[in-house]
Amino acid sequence: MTARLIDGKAAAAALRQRIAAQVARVSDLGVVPGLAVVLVGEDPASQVYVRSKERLAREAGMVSIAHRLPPTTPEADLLDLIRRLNADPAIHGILVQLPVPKPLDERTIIGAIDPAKDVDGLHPVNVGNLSIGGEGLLPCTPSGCMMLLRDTLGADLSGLRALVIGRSNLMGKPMAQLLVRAHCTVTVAHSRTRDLADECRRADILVPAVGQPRMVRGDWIKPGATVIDVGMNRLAPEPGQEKGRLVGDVAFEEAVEVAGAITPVPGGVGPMTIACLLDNTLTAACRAEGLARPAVAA
Ligand SMILES: NC(=O)C1=CN([C@@H]2O[C@H](COP(=O)(O)OP(=O)(O)OC[C@H]3O[C@@H](n4cnc5c(N)ncnc54)[C@H](OP(=O)(O)O)[C@@H]3O)[C@@H](O)[C@H]2O)C=CC1
Ligand SMILES: Nc1nc(=O)c2c([nH]1)NC[C@@H]1CN(c3ccc(C(=O)N[C@@H](CCC(=O)O)C(=O)O)cc3)C=[N+]21
Repeated sequence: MTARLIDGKAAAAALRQRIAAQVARVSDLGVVPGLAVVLVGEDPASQVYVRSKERLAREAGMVSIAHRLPPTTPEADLLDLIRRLNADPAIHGILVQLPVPKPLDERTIIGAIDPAKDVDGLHPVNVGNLSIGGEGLLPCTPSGCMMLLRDTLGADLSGLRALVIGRSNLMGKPMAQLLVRAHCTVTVAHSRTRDLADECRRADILVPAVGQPRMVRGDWIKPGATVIDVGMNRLAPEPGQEKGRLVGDVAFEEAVEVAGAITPVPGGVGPMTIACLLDNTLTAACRAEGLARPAVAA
């Protein structure tokens, strides 16, 4: 059997198109959603992501402003920028690209963002709202994974066994929360998990978010399972190539023979992350301006 491919690139393009139509409607009412992306340092991968966030936000009709700061930026300067963005009525969403260089403290920085503008969903208020089912902003990658799961399996995921591998604040923990909210039976695995292969074999939904290239082997996967591969790992370049290949946490060629459906890397979860960021920015803009989110045909 060969798994169905879950086309995150197409799903993200469709979502961005819907968002662009809604942005056009709110713009007619005088509200142009504004996103500020803050990048501290010169990490090449982060630079690529920040550029693509900027470009896609503009393509959706938003105002997008990137703030690029040197790696040695003092924390006080970064906090000052965040305070100005919090106070700027043209900015509805603020994202500080992670990880931030040492000695900057991630928690202090995220905690300084106005929760209503925290389009990454990482501020403690939004994390708390996710946990108690309130009206916060949801983290982008987990929301994107949920959308792909529902596109694949239908709206009702009740009772399915889900395994999330990874327990980071950015991905593993919020993913587990969203799956619980969707009535799945959820297990969270991590580096101390005893028999990971065995845990995987029980999962109807498998979500590896580890950062270990091709760690999840084909024979770890329950036949017919849905695999959402969050890992983004850049391999060393082949001779004569400038850049190494991007691979996920799953040994794709093996997994595709066993799984029922699987996301590729690239072209799976990654593009959904950015589309969800734009979605959060539009949500934040509508809430800030007291507008209902315009309905558009799906
Ligand atoms: N597609 C996208 O848009 C995004 C992709 N990513 C990618 O997802 C991956 C995870 O990101 P992130 O959550 O930020 O990473 P972190 O490094 O913060 O977390 C990794 C998690 O994996 C666990 N882990 C590490 N090694 C193993 C192992 N051998 N077996 C089981 N668990 C293990 C760690 O366990 P422990 O807690 O015990 O240390 C930790 O919980 C990365 O490849 C990242 O690039 C991330 C965000 C967005
Ligand atoms: N505050 C913060 N929020 C984040 O959401 C955040 C972050 N920091 N730090 C880093 C991770 C990583 N991340 C990705 C986003 C898009 C792709 C993406 O679009 N990937 C393309 C390929 C890109 C390529 O070819 O390099 C794909 O999978 O098809 C990947 C990874 C967001 N992150």
